Amino acid sequence: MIEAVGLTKRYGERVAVDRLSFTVRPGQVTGFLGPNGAGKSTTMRMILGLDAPTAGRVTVNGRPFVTLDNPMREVGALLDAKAIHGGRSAYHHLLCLAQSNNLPRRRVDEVLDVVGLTAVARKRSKGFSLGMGQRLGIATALLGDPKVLMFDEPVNGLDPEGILWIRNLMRSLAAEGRTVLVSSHLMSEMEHTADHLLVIGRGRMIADCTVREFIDRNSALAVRARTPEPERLTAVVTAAGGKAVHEPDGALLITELPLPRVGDLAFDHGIRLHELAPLQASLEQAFMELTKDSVEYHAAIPGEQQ
Ligand SMILES: Nc1ncnc2c1ncn2[C@@H]1O[C@H](COP(=O)(O)OP(=O)(O)OP(=O)(O)O)[C@@H](O)[C@H]1O
Repeated sequence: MIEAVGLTKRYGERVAVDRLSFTVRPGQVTGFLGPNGAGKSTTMRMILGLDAPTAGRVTVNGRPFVTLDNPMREVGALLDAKAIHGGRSAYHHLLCLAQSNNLPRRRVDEVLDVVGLTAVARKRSKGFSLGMGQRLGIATALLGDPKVLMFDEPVNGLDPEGILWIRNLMRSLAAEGRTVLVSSHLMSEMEHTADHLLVIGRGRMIADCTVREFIDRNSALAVRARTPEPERLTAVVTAAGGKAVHEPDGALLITELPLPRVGDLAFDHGIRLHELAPLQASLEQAFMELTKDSVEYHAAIPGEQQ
């Protein structure tokens, strides 16, 4: 369990993390989401005692990280996968860490197996691909068999197979009852990985809810209808206070009326329907909508007037 209360970090005038209070619970994957510069890495660094909060506090299993007796047995973290001595083999990197942290030697072979690096364990990590480096970083996080795990943007730069592997690993770690906090700015990724979401923008908490609640709250529900009489249905829907837009594939996208009402209107006016379906925005769309005011750098959209 990770608990933050009023957690704040200022760099001079800049407030990187602004009074964040949250609880990351065991047995589920918690997605930590926010646009670039939102304060995710700073928050994770404070959880790990690498940065001191300006105000507020954060605890891991009820204690500040720096007071934990055996940190590697309690918390595993992947912050920067490249922070590994390139001349060393994966095996030696893990062995040194195991020895200096009083962990059993057998854990080295166990974690190499979990991340699928056993075959290349004796090779120098300098020749590792990004995906292999990421796997080694995860093996390091798992070495102490900790109950709390944190991963900062673990899928960055990985191919689809690597992304799927990480997603399954996160889920299985949570299923074992561990606390799993994973940061990302890829909403679409979290949709399939996380149970719970903490969304931040400009250092502030914007949403603390389940993935389902997040989509329900932040995406306007629309109705997709297909009819041989689109003009009549448009007129009827508009008269009832709804809005209908023609989709490129010939369907109508209706907003501001619930689906049963659209069905009843069509029935009352004898308009045949070939399709009537709810349409909900993806997590990506919901996230963009929610954080549009807190994005640090807006890129100009090509072709748009400045
Ligand atoms: N050491 C520092 N000194 C000054 N400002 C900093 C420092 N570290 C972070 N910041 C600022 O704090 C804010 C939050 O940065 P942080 O790296 O935590 O965001 P993030 O959500 O992890 O973003 P990204 O997805 O780009 O990694 C940013 O505006 C950043 O410029």
